[in-house]
Amino acid sequence: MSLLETREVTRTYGKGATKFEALRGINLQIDKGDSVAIIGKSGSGKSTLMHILALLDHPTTGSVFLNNEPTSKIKNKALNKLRNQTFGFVFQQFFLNAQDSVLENVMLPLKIGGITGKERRSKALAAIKAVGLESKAKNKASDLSGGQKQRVCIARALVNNPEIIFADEPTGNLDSATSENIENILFKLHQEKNITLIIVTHDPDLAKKCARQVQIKDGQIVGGAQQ
Ligand SMILES: Nc1ncnc2c1ncn2[C@@H]1O[C@H](COP(=O)(O)OP(=O)(O)OP(=O)(O)O)[C@@H](O)[C@H]1O
Repeated sequence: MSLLETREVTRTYGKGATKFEALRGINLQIDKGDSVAIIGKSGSGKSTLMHILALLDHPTTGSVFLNNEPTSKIKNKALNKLRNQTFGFVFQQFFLNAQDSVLENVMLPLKIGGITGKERRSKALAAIKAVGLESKAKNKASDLSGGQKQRVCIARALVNNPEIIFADEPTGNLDSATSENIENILFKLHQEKNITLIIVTHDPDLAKKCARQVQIKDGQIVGGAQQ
């Protein structure tokens, strides 16, 4: 069954002389439990597509469906709640609160979701354990290595038991051994928890680990739209 679907999605940036069509008629269906790599050259529209799929941005024209329901009419507050409960995000730049502890960083989505006290702590600790960082739970995020920071991001993405993890160049800043470790964690979660993975990457080895490779060229899908 379709989990996430775009129909004839376009995204145009700017106006007049600076107008730019970053996406031009994207039709894509992603099913529950899929692992999808979004690949293509720099500037082809990968991040734009991912932001639209993650409901962080709206298409200029066309529609996005989540569980076969159109997402265009969802109000901002409900959209924030839906993102918080359904999606996890892992970005190349980490976006951790450097001065806060690992535990505090991982608890944040739960705090936003209104989960309090012992439940918040125990869920966060379970996610930290899932990425093998339990010995660092009390450390400041700034005191970790790059690979450890990315593991904190994965724990944070995981803590709400999301249906989908969106990862934008999750291993972009990491050396190859550390990348391998991060990839293994992501794909283990995908397999064990049936979490759908949508990964934007330049890395052909990472893309190959996904069941599907959706290739974008100049804002259009040129391969992998069908399963
Ligand atoms: N806010 C914006 N305003 C104007 N143009 C934009 C904006 N964001 C992206 N673009 C343009 O849209 C195109 C697609 O950008 P996007 O970030 O989706 O590409 P990408 O494939 O993810 O690239 P990269 O691999 O370099 O991250 C690019 O030509 C970019 O310059």
